[in-house]
Amino acid sequence: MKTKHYNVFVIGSGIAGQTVAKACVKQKLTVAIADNREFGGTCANRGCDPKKTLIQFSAFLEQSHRLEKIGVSKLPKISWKKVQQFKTQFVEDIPVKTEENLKELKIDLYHQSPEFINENQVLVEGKTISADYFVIATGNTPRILPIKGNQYLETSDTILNMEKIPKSASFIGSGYVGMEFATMLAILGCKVTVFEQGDKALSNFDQFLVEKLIVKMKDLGVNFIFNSEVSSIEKLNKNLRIKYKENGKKKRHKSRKVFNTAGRVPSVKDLKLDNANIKLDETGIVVNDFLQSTTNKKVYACGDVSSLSLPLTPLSGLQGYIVGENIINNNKKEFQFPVVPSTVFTQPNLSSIGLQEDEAKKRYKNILVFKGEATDWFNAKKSNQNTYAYKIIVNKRTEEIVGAHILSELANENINLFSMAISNKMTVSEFKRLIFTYPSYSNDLKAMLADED
Ligand SMILES: Cc1cc2nc3c(=O)[nH]c(=O)nc-3n(C[C@H](O)[C@H](O)[C@H](O)COP(=O)(O)OP(=O)(O)OC[C@H]3O[C@@H](n4cnc5c(N)ncnc54)[C@H](O)[C@@H]3O)c2cc1C
Ligand SMILES: NC(=O)c1ccc[n+]([C@@H]2O[C@H](COP(=O)([O-])OP(=O)(O)OC[C@H]3O[C@@H](n4cnc5c(N)ncnc54)[C@H](O)[C@@H]3O)[C@@H](O)[C@H]2O)c1
Repeated sequence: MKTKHYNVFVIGSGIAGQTVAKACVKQKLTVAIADNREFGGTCANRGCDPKKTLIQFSAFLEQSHRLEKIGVSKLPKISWKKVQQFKTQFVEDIPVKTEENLKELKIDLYHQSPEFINENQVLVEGKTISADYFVIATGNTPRILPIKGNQYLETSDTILNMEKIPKSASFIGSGYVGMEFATMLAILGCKVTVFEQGDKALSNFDQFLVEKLIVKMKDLGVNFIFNSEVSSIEKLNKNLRIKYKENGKKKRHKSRKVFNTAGRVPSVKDLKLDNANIKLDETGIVVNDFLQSTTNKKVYACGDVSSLSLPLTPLSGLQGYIVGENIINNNKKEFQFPVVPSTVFTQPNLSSIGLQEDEAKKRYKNILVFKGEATDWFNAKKSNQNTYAYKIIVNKRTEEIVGAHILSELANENINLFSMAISNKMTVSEFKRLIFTYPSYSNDLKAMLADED
């Protein structure tokens, strides 16, 4: 059997894996990357980018609906076929361009899942490969729901490539993926039902804002069934039948499609981690602060698959950078969680950064909470928007802003100003001294800090 040696062997070609590989090859190390799907990872091929491309059309339609009442005389029609063609145009180039770029850098590519055969070697494409370091950057994959008929469940991959909008669809799970696509499909005319096992959606987000988002989504036609336990999916003629219990009561529901949006788990199934003594738990590959496996020092893990991850693209990129530095400089950089903003791309957007109110209460002796609705402010009124709210958390003693949560059309952009403010430990008065353009949603951020709740 053929054998080969690399300084660094990376598994996974998403942002985390590519960042490590590029940093190492720049330092003249020999590097290879293996991926068992199209090169380029989740975000670019089947996550953030194609999603945002599609969602801009439902967002435009929702905005047109609002403006219809105040001046738009004819609602635009969305040609879903064309929208898909437009998205495909640039998404389909990603794997080819990624491979070309990596090959130009002299990184060897493998197109299969490697499996560890011992602590120092993997088997891939019939070759035994040894390396000074292995980097696992395989991301997450949808959790398999252990229910009867789970073969009929589809994932976000299908939604992103759907040729037409189904008449009806159900989502199991009301996290990021479920809420974003439920909103998109409802606006595009699909009858949407969301099943959630818990009693709230987006449980990691501020519930004062989530409740307002739910009201808006209900207005857009989304039906929520909380405290529900889906037990089986059956295939009917055109529909799928969902059997579920709601608060213990047996019920049924029919829809054309059922999407599994019940969360994502570390993608490690094919790697045979046990053979290399790599510890895994439900949060991912267990790593120390250098993002190195706690049980096999030749192995690093970064991005969604690492136990220290928060599955978001910017954080995966940062972890890839840190692993690259640690391989090159022999563990000099510890990973510390930065303040990470995130957005749920519903209509409007729900964005969050820093501490939640309950976290801040635990951390500081006294806090100030600036919270309210901004539906009677100019920005909401001019666009006939009935959903606009915020909650900003401040450490009372120092006046520093420590958390910001916004539900607004431009929350995904505005939250980045709070990212700068929190990272730089800005106080309320320092933030309010900044001059922003008028009229703008950014300028509203200062008004949000006017009255304490
Ligand atoms: C629908 C959707 C929308 C999202 N939207 C956003 C968003 O708007 N903003 C945001 O910040 N984040 C978003 N995310 C999350 C974001 O995509 C991830 O956090 C990010 O892609 C993680 O990067 P990564 O490099 O760690 O892993 P990935 O990008 O997942 O890359 C892992 C790579 O490893 C490969 N792989 C897996 N198993 C194996 C194996 N056994 N052998 C070889 N290769 C393997 C995969 O094929 C993949 O190419 C979204 C995710 C989804 C699913
Ligand atoms: N805009 C973004 O930044 C973005 C978008 C998509 C995904 N992501 C990332 O991907 C990760 C995964 O997102 P996700 O939405 O798949 O998962 P999630 O963990 O955010 O949400 C899963 C939801 O499904 C529910 N659930 C689990 N099992 C269930 C069951 N059997 N029946 C009913 N409900 C069930 C959970 O209670 C939870 O509310 C996120 O944590 C996020 O970091 C980010």
